[in-house]
Amino acid sequence: MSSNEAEVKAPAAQPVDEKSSEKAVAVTPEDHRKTGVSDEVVVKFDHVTKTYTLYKSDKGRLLGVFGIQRPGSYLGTVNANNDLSFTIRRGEAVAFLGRNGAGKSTALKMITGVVFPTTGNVNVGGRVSALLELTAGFDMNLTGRENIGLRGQIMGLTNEEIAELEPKVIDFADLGLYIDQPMRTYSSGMKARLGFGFAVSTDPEILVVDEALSVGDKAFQQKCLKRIREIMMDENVTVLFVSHSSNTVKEFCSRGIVLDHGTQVFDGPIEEAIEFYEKNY
Ligand SMILES: Nc1ncnc2c1ncn2[C@@H]1O[C@H](COP(=O)(O)OP(=O)(O)OP(=O)(O)O)[C@@H](O)[C@H]1O
Repeated sequence: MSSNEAEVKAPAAQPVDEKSSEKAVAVTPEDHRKTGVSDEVVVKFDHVTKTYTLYKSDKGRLLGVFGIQRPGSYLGTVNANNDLSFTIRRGEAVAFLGRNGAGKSTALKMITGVVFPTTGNVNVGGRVSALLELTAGFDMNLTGRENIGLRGQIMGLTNEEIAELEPKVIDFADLGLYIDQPMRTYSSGMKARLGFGFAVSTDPEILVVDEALSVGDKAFQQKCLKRIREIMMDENVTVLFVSHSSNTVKEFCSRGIVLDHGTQVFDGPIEEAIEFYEKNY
């Protein structure tokens, strides 16, 4: 099914199905789903295809960047996203579903601007905060505190805005004295805590979450989920979510887009999307 403008409105909250709702989750799905959706389109994919070229070796890949194809080094191409067209409105919470390699992360990376379409257009209106590659963009030789300033500058924040942001990130990341140590001395969990703290403290307009919930230890995961729920309560925030857990997806999202080998095969209310996915994959 292709994207249908009439179908993207968030459906009314559904009664909880006793069998399918997990007992382990302390809250019902309805608690965090968004119902208020504006008409303003914040993400638009217009016939977007992302093609990757596969090479036998890094050397072949490097030469390929310069348009030189060495005999035998070119293996073929893969369409990570294939002719995707959909719109997402301000305030929607949309889950991307699909098997490993279906193209979910590629679509989200195009929204965050780290990957560009091979053909087609991606338009994004709003400040994007991504819980994708949490540690990307940090300079390991700088301290955590210095990295907050650096990222703030890259985002185009003023000195006052950075000064306001810094204590929020530090408080969330909870790194103690390590906040003033070079990041190369951090454990991977500590780096991720700083990345997560930064992403959720910048008042995102579009929050992109890709399985990042597995960051850190259990207590920190709970803290992350709590913060994501708080952000989601703001009806102006749009949330794009990738998770392999139907229950998490149901808790947070009202709409689901199912991808299969880069192609969009379903777009509609989350229960129907999950049912379609579970029946067909
Ligand atoms: N940089 C790259 N170079 C080559 N192929 C890539 C690259 N990035 C992704 N791909 C390929 O594109 C396809 C889609 O990958 P993507 O990571 O978007 O899938 P996914 O649905 O997020 O998968 P998962 O659930 O495993 O995270 C896969 O076949 C993957 O191997």
